[in-house]
Amino acid sequence: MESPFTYILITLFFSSILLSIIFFMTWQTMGRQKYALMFSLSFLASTALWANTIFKSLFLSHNLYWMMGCTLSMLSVVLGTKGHCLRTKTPIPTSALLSLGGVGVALTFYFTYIDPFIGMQMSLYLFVDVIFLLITSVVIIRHRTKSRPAEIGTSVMHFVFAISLFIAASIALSQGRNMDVELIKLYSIVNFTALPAAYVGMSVFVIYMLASDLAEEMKLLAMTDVLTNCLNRRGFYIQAKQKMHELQKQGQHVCLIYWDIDKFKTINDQFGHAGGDQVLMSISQLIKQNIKKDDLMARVGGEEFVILIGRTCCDDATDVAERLRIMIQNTPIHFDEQRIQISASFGVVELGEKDISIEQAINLADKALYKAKSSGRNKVVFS
Ligand SMILES: Nc1nc2c(ncn2[C@@H]2O[C@H](COP(=O)(O)OP(=O)(O)OP(=O)(O)O)[C@@H](O)[C@H]2O)c(=O)[nH]1
Repeated sequence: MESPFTYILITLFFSSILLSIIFFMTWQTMGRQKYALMFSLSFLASTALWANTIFKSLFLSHNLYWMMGCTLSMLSVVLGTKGHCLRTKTPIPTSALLSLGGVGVALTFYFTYIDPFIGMQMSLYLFVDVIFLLITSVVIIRHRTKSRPAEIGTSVMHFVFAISLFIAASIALSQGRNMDVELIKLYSIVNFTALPAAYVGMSVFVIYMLASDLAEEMKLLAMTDVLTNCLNRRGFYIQAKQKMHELQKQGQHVCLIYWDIDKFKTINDQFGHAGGDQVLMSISQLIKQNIKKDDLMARVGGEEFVILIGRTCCDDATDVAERLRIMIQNTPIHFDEQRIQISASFGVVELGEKDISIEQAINLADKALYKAKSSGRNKVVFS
């Protein structure tokens, strides 16, 4: 009859191998994101770590088994931390992570072979693991100003795993230079109860976090216009309502600018559909670069765009439209070594005072735009 700890180790071995396969498949199907591959390799190293412990009786020397376990543990946390750094674009160099892992292995080697000290040998690499887990926990939570629930959960689970390891390491360290059977018993209890639960919980949360990344990416795609990379009509309606309330709370005058490229059909006829597409791409880029980062721009039709802005007075909104009109008129678009001269017409409406909805504002601004078109184009009309 094997000890119950062996069964826990076997469960951990199979869980890790499955997690490694899941992350490998995620890497293959989710655009070969490097971080998913790092997670897969990290769990592969964990699988080897559990296998090392299960088959420890096969080692000729206990010290060799211990060094192998310590190295695999360091490798697993280095790869996992690197994966989280890549996902969050945190600039921690790989060399720094490898050096920290190397310190864990070197210290364990020293207290195993050069100056045998059981407390240090068993605990130091675990303390290094704790540092890696705490770094990961911070990296995940600091990624965004407003973290998603999956990120909060994953960060907390890394923290919980770090605490469990810290307790296990502290018990191991308190043995001192020689082995203490009572403390080893206590260490094993923590090692085989709290630790596996925290390890599995942390892994499941990482999967949840990647699934939530995918869901957010899909949501963003559904709200984005592929050609110009602006919001599409659906995205605009979703975001504009929230933005309007935010701006009104700040006491700003909320205005909507509806604009449309003049005689776009002629541009298509003259330069082909590709030329027309180039105009749409270049002009939307140009406008985006010349409005505030906080202003919300969307492509709501073929060559029709809207911008929701908040300014201190509504004259400012008309000034913005006038400035953009002049800029469009003075900026020819380059296509196939040709210059395409364009102009645009603008309708502006203020939302605040009339207490109207976004839909109503779009209708009013559209009417103002129609007036600009019918009175000769290349104009700004305030509704
Ligand atoms: N290249 C290109 N053309 C598009 C796209 N979407 C719509 N269009 C074209 O845009 C043109 C819009 O023409 P109209 O609605 O007559 O407007 P206009 O020629 O700009 O005339 P005014 O608005 O009155 O100045 C149509 O010929 C559409 O085929 C697109 O994604 N790419």
